[in-house]
Amino acid sequence: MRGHDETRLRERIATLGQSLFDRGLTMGSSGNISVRLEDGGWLMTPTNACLGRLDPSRIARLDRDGRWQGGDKPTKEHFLHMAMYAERPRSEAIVHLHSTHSVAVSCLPDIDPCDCIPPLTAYYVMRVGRLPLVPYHLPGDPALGDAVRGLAGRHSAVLLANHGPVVAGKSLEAAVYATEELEETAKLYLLLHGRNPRALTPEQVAELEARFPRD
Ligand SMILES: O=C(O)[C@@H](O)C(=O)COP(=O)(O)O
Ligand SMILES: [Zn+2]
Repeated sequence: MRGHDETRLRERIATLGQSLFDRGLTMGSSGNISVRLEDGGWLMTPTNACLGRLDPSRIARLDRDGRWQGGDKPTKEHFLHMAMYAERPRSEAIVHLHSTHSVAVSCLPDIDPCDCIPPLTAYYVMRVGRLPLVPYHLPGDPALGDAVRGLAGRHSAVLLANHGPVVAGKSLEAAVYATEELEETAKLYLLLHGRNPRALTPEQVAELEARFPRD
């Protein structure tokens, strides 16, 4: 990617990170964001950085083999992002947050691990689709990469048990919007608990997936 495009992407990561943080979608220094570069490398948010206060020039740059090239030390989940990109060649960006309602769902004992949230709305199906649960691992555990690798080819979003969502998109904006939609649908799901909500039918879901492919 040409220099000015990379500069612009760094600024977009910082702007969207601040927007997510300011709206309470992730707290403290939780969460991380990455973007694929045209030369095969990646930009990734630094480890222990607050997404609300990112300095664009200090965002980490990794080469196509995942080696840290510059900026601050990348997120400890860099291998998790790399595993997801490896399975999703059309994905250009990945967002991981500790968004409260999504994390709450990830802690429930009785969710379907193949599909954690029912298809309550059309927009959820269009932006997120089926959401599998990844068994609990220590944050930064390289085994998380292997666990995600097995699912990411078929799913643009996964939910890490007792941790939070990881969402890929065909652009940085698409990944952010999908993460926001997941969080709102997790909130709806919890609001509707015990009320036997009517989800979309398999036919309605299939029609949406055919008309609105994600990436
Ligand atoms: O939960 C964790 O520790 C990480 O997944 C996370 O959200 C923040 O880690 P860094 O990106 O290394 O700061
Ligand atoms: Zn995390």
